[in-house]
Amino acid sequence: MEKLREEETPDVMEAFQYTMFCLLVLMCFGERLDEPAVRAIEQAERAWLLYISRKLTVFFFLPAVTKHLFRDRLRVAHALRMRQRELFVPLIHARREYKRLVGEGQAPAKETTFEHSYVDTLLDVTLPEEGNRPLTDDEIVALCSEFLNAGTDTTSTGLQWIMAELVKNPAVQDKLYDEIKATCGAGEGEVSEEKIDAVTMPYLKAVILEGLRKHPPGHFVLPHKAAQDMDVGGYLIPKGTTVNFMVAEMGRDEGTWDKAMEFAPERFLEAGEKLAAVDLYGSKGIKMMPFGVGRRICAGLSIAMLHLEYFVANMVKEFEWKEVAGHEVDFAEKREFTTVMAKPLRPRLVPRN
Ligand code: HEM
Repeated sequence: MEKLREEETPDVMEAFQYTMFCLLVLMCFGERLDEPAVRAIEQAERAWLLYISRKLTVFFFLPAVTKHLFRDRLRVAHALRMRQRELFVPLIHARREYKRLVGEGQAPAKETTFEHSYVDTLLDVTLPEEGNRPLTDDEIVALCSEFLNAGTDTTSTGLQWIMAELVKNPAVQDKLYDEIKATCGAGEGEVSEEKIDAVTMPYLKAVILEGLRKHPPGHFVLPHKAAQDMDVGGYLIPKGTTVNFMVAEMGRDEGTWDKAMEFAPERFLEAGEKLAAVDLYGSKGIKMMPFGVGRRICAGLSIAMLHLEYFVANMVKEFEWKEVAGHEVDFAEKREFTTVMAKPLRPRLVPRN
């Protein structure tokens, strides 16, 4: 929040990405690291993600041949993985030691160390089909990397689109602020995660759902493969075929959604105030699927929804988000790891207190 206050028209996406990354590093390793340490991990992750998404797809084709033709690419990928290893393994070892001390009842109380972490759960995993062996450090490094990458750009992209819609639709923003004020008060102090869990803010949830419907951060899910021959609507999908889903098209389908390109959170409310039953898991029917559905659904769905609610509630409570001449909101899209705003959001933030 302090960073956002400093500039006249801040580049909010940069702030969202860094904040989300800090939060995920803390959740992952259970340690609140200083800025240089977080930045080093961020750089290593970005370099890895960019390289594998741009240079390693070639190995999907004839791997027996391409692994020789493009062996330099494998060498670079290996070096990038080694850099992650160098940064993550000391944190994983520190966590192993912390867990040992907790087990013996002598863990030191440190303000920067958190009680639970993702690494803790990985250290507890055993593989029954491989003689109950634990995960190796390399496997834990790969899973931590997946955790950090899967949660950062997705959530910060979602946040940017939602805040852009609130800038463009001041009446929606006012209504949301009224709900936050009525349930959490307008005074100083944050809307805590506990508060979000405890109070009912249907309009806040409706705003988040509407943002994810109209602007899903991923326009496709990860590639899936048919495990057996399937008949879908009269079409045969042969076993082994790679399948994907048009996530953005589904959320914008005029046949399913009335005035689909309008930002209208009310569509998720019943009788104008209660949240309508929304099935994000797709167990009763699929009208939108920003997190995928079924067996490979996003592993972070609940935490992502909580983070979005927490950040939107606090940012609207703290500031009025306004459009600025010369930095008009532009909903043009650009494909990166997620689908981001081609022209990043640069609003004026007017403190409410
Ligand atoms: C608004 C935020 C997010 C969106 C829109 C989102 C969306 C998705 C989507 C579409 C998939 C692919 C599902 C499929 O292939 O069927 C996915 C997978 C995944 N997500 Fe998320 N995600 C978000 C946040 C997070 C967060 C915060 C985490 C972790 C803390 C996370 C962890 C994962 C993981 C580990 C997978 C891979 C699951 C697997 O392959 O089995 N995601 N996510």
